[in-house]
Amino acid sequence: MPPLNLGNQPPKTPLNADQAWQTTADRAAETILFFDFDGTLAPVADDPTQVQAAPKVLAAIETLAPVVQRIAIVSARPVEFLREHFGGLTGVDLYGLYGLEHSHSGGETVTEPAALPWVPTMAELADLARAELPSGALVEYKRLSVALHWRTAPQLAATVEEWGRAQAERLGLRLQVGRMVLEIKPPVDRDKGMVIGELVQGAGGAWYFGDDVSDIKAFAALRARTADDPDFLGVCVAVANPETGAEVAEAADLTIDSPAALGDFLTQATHHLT
Ligand SMILES: O=P(O)(O)OC[C@H]1O[C@H](O[C@H]2O[C@H](CO)[C@@H](O)[C@H](O)[C@H]2O)[C@H](O)[C@@H](O)[C@@H]1O
Repeated sequence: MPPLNLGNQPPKTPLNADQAWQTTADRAAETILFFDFDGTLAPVADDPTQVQAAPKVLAAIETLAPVVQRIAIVSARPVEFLREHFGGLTGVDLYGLYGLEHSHSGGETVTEPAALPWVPTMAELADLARAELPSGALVEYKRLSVALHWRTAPQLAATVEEWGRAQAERLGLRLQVGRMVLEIKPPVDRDKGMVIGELVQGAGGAWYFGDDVSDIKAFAALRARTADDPDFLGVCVAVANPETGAEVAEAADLTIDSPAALGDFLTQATHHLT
């Protein structure tokens, strides 16, 4: 394998992406491509219901899916939401709600059993948030989590965070911060790092593309797999943004400018891999 100088190994040198794709091409059938959704495959929008994958992204994923071992979308969104965007693509696995739900290649949605007793608590929490938070805050109910957004009312950040933290403490729930959002989740051990750590066990390589702090756990899972097996090729790619971009880029091997630029990058990858 060519020396790629991956990760935060000092001295950190820029990753040669063409070289990494070429190495991937030699082991494509053993390679997994993981993608976060919001801010990575889809540009951020004020209204979370109105997002769409960036141009070229879906076509590139459709081309790559039969070539690699697996493509997986690993997101904080529910699987049913992801299905609306990727359901037409065969060979794409969906991991929703940080892995509390999954669906393999168009199959039924499977929910982590330990999370199910928390559905009523989450529904009540969403109702309470709508009743108590100022109207500028956006409450997104996702069956097994509640996301509290302040993108369109940044002046409410502290109020919303304080309210969310107090409710999580009162109800014994967990928190995940994100881009102008605080997510409240059941106390179940499941995150993007755990999902990736399990899926890469039998793989020869994996790429993970993400933009938010929850994606750093996924990067760490690839680092851990590489530490166990130096022949494993793990590539961590950040997608730039003004909120979490610096922290995520610091943990990544390379940074791509935007979801639109990722569409171009993946299209380039299809030329290496097909
Ligand atoms: O794991 P992801 O797929 O990246 O999901 C993380 C959060 O994404 C969504 O919120 C973010 O995107 C919204 C739409 O562009 C934007 O309005 C918001 O400010 C961002 O935080 C989603 O709505 C959340 O539920 C996810 O937790």
